[in-house]
Amino acid sequence: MLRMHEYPDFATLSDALSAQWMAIIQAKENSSFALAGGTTPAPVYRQLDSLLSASTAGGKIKLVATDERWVADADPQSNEGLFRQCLEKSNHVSSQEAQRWQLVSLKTPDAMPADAIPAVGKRLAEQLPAAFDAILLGMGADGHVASLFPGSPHLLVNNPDSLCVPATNPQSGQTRISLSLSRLVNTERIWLVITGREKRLVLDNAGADSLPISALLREATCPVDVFWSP
Ligand SMILES: O=C1O[C@H](COP(=O)(O)O)[C@@H](O)[C@H](O)[C@H]1O
Repeated sequence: MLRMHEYPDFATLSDALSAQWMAIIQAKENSSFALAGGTTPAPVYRQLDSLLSASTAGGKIKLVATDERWVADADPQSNEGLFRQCLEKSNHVSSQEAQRWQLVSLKTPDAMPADAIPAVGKRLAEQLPAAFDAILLGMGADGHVASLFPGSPHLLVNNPDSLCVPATNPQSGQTRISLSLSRLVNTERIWLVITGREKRLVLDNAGADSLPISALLREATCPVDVFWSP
């Protein structure tokens, strides 16, 4: 089921979503979330960072990227680097015990993401609960979600044995690692955060399409809350 939430601007959207997110964190001793990278969600992360910094309520939070570009951590393209920057205030404490969130990394020193799949799959299985409390997803204008791109139909099969997959951005050729479709949909909530008319149209037509977003909507077993602003 798709539930549409429309906001006049992205700041209002960020306030609403981060408040909802914070309420889940405060209500639970342990919570886990998968987070999109890219250009859209940074203000939501910064707003959550402020809420987390201002409150000690809530327990341990585990975060993982929905997908990561196979670049160095310091590279501006790195999704994990983005989370570290945006959520820096809330984790800026001296003791590891006191840190509000732990990032389960999708990275290894391997040259190619394909070589990292066994180690990262093991890490995901050991360090994360079976179901996320929520995944915050973005979507490209080509209908890709995480790094599941159009043109790779084998990645759009819901295979519970696969937790992560190697991927390539068909436009730039950049190599990536992505949570698999089955790992993404094993969640209690899906928050799809998109902006602009172009992406809205892609979403409106997703039901009749064979895009990655179409596969995600088909396989989702929880409501999908769409957070949209122009
Ligand atoms: O490549 C990616 O693209 C999607 C959408 O990104 P955006 O820049 O159009 O918001 C993103 O959700 C994904 O995590 C990212 O790696």
